[in-house]
Amino acid sequence: MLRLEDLTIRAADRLLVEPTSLTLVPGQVTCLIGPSGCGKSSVLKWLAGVLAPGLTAEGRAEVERTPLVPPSPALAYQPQQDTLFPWLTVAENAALGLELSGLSRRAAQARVRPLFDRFGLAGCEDRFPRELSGGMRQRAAFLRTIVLDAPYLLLDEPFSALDAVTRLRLQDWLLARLAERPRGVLLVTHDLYEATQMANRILVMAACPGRIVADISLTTPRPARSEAALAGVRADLRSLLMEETP
Ligand SMILES: Nc1ncnc2c1ncn2[C@@H]1O[C@H](COP(=O)(O)OP(=O)(O)OP(=O)(O)O)[C@@H](O)[C@H]1O
Repeated sequence: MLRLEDLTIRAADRLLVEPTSLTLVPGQVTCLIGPSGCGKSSVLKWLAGVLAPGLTAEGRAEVERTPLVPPSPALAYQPQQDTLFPWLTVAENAALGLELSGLSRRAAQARVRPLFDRFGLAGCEDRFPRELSGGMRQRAAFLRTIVLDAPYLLLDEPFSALDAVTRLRLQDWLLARLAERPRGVLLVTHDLYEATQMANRILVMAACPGRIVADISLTTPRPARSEAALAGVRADLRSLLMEETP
């Protein structure tokens, strides 16, 4: 289990995020939703050890009861921007995290290349990021994150630039991978459909200062999550977000 306790984030004298706590459980998807600027990305960045310069934070985090010292191999982080290196090919970008974790270049390539088809990137292996669309770059960044062996995934709007069909396919693909190998996922999204389809738990943040105002568990098994079954939860989330968005 990953446990975050009392994370507070400030910019100079301004309180951005009030003491915030959450837990991630292997095999479960926790979605973080809330208005723009409430601090969702900053929470992930702090866990990943890349909080923006100019921000300060206090808090505690532990993974399997051991203090988390970011950057930690227990976490794979996909930032909101795709952050692919323009001078590397897509396959080199996708394999970068594996190489940094100690795999040889050849072994890392052997791990990522068979997945290109699944990610709708077949034929793009040796192209450069500038030759891809925004959605393709986002898929490459997702691939780079998901191939890591980290038991916890921090995903900041990983599907936001994708067309509807690709988004559904990758959501399904992620859930299938989690079923095979349980990992704890913290997923930031603005998409209520995505949150209610994917999540075991939805944390709703409010802004000014950022804080968690609702913690909703979804117990309906995913295959039974029909439009009708989820309509009530989505309506509640919509009203909460309307109330909490300045
Ligand atoms: N380097 C910085 N210096 C000062 N304030 C910052 C800095 N980076 C972010 N902020 C502020 O921190 C707050 C939280 O930003 P953050 O990006 O974490 O929000 P968010 O909820 O992820 O937003 P979005 O949904 O738009 O991505 C915002 O008010 C933002 O203006």
